[in-house]
Amino acid sequence: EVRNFKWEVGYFFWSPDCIENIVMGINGQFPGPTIRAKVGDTINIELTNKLVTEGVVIHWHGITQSGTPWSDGTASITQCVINPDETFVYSFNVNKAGTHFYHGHYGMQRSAGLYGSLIVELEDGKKEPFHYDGEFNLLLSDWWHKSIHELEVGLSSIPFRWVGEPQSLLINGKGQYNCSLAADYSNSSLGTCDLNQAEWQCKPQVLNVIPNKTYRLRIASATSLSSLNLAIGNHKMLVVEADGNYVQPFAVDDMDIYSGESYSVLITTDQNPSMNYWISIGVRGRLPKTPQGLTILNYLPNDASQLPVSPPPITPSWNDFNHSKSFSNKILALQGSPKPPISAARRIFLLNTQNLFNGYIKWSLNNVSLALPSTPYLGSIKYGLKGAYDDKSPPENFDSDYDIMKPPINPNSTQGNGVYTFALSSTVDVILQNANVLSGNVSEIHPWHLHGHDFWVLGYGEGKFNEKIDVEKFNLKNPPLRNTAVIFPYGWTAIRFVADNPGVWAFHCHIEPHLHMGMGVVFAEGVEHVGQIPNDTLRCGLTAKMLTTGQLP
Ligand SMILES: O=C1O[C@H]([C@@H](O)CO)C(O)=C1O
Repeated sequence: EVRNFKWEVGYFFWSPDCIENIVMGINGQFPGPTIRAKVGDTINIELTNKLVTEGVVIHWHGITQSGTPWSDGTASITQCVINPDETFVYSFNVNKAGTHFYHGHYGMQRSAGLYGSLIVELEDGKKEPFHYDGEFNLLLSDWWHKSIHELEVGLSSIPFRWVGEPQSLLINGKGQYNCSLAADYSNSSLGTCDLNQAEWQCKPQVLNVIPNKTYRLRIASATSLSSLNLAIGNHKMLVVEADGNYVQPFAVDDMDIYSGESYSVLITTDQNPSMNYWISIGVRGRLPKTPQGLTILNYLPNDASQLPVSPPPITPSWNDFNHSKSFSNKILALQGSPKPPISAARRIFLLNTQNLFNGYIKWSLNNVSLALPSTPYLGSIKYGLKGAYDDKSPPENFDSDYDIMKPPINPNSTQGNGVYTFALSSTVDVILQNANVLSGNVSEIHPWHLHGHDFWVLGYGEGKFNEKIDVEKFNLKNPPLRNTAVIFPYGWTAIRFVADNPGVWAFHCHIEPHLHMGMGVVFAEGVEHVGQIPNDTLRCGLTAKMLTTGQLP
């Protein structure tokens, strides 16, 4: 089936957390419309940019864009931005079922609210390996009251001004800043939100359920910064899907969700049916200054405005990393899932450090902070345009003496826009190595997201990766397939993927301010096999020149 959409991206007034602000949304909706499709469908989105003074692109997170790498929606990597009043058609196939989302991938436009859900269902007649009676979709995000322009200028200033913690957490675009659903249980001075009030934009979306049924919750995190923990009062969750891949089902009381990840969980409504229950999200991994995001699991026929009789679930302490690791280590592929090749042709190491470049705070990989070029790589590589980017390959390793437990001895880094090029269909390992930040004794969480592929997560470890010992411990039996994997403080994460998707693909920290500060790399494979790139993606930089002179190499 072909599904056609006509979208306009624009700014408009909206109150995501009951405080009026401007949001970036689609067709006047925030979050943007949910796309529901079936495996095998073609999606065409005719996107018109109604932002008066900004370009825009949209990335389809979790979709591999096999055969359509120019539709990946990454500014400077796969396409020129869509200018104000221009229209671009994203056209791609969805070839795998799963819970996905889409979001802006230019500057900090995701933080401005440019995101929505993208759900791919199985083909008609095919069955999931689990049963459920109904489903809900929870798209999680975090929200700042400052404009993205102010946030961005802060990151690019001397002295540096960090974005700080968000004002609110949003569930399906709704949060409450000036009232609390759980006011009765907190010592803040906020009043209780009135769920009986007429339509308001920040009114929590209540989940109406029937007792003694099983529901699938599709959960995805589009947060700009926050790692989240989700829990449902009195209910266990059975995790069955991660990033569009089936996992060995396991039950938990609460789950961590990092930016860029998605999950499906099953819940059974087998609790006291005269009550309603909390659904809560809270901040993990950074000292939280943001109240929990809340909504209600409403057992019908109870009134939706009947609040639970006990306090919301307590989010595990922000720095209880053992709790987070224990959750991550439970995620294993469902039996029968594709297994990784038993060895890799190439293994690259990426040391994640916070550095200085000309006095500006940046994030670097092997001491190189990503500065995107003005000509998108897909066109410049395919057409061999010299001078469009550094054609020297970036470093694949870092100094073996580097002390990851301490601030960098030499904090200065370089900027670059080089590309790691992989032989088509070769197997690649990436070892993401975490380290201490610029000053103080801190190491942060970074969820790394790969475009164009799923990868196997072969393992997580503490301290510095030791090739002799740690490779032996890789899980080659049932590693989960994902498109996003977290690195824990002072630890490493090993991933493996097959570079079988001709194109140019971003691999980056999904924390938006971190990517903006250079925390990403670019992978290319088989670009010579990429089909005819639509001219509309090439109308900037050196490829624009190429189009106007008509000198197609
Ligand atoms: O990139 C970051 O910068 C700040 C801090 O390290 C410097 O102010 C922070 O918490 C980040 O995640």
